[in-house]
Amino acid sequence: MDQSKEQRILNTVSYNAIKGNPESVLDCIDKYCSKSEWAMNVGDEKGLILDKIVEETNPSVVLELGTYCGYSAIRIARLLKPKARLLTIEFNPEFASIAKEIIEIAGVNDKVTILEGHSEDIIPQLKKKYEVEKLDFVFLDHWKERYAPDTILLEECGLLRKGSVLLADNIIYPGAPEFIKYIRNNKHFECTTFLSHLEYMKVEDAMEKAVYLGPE
Ligand SMILES: Cn1ncc2cc([C@H](O)c3cccc(CNC(=O)c4cc(-c5ccc(F)cc5)cc(O)c4O)c3)ccc21
Ligand SMILES: [Mg+2]
Repeated sequence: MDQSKEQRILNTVSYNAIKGNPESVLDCIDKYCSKSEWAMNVGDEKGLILDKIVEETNPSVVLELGTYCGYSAIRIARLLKPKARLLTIEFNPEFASIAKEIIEIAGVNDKVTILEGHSEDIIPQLKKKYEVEKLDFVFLDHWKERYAPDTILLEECGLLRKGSVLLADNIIYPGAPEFIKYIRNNKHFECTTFLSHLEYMKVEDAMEKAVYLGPE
């Protein structure tokens, strides 16, 4: 059976990237996906916005929803301080296994744990099973209709604290209208929109940053 696009991305990283060098893995994926096959990585343009917000937040515990090939997990993990860690949830076993290999090639596997399953099943386990107290940073990049329900679930599970930062990809394209409706009129969140473009395309897209203000 012929290979998947994600397998081809792993091949090009394995062949061309410098082992242990996260920047070279990111560049390799961006080159391949802009020249050969488009793929839904956050990409280099929105990636720079992600970098800045991660650096400003300097998080100790990060949750990512939607690992895919591990591009944004590597992007975030490479900026984390020594003891900090990133948990990333992926339900698709092929994506999870490819992401694991790409994350190892990047050399950030000591900071990253891939949790296999659906976000709605794993989020309620984070405190007891994965010893998470509070989340400092959450990157939402999974199914767009799950952004709002999973944000509510994070609150309900007591995983957000005053100042927790949520960053959501694709709020223009493909769009996450229910999430935007929920988060922007919500007095518990302070929102900012970062205009950019869809990865590797001239199409407009944006990311939404939402800072949790606390339960009161
Ligand atoms: C519940 N749960 N828990 C964990 C978990 C993990 C996943 C997977 O990682 C997964 C699989 C398929 C799709 C996504 C969402 N991503 C997108 O749909 C997307 C699309 C485009 C785009 C843009 C233009 C196009 F023409 C086509 C697609 C650009 C983007 O940046 C995207 O993020 C995520 C799914 C549900 C999950
Ligand atoms: Mg995305």
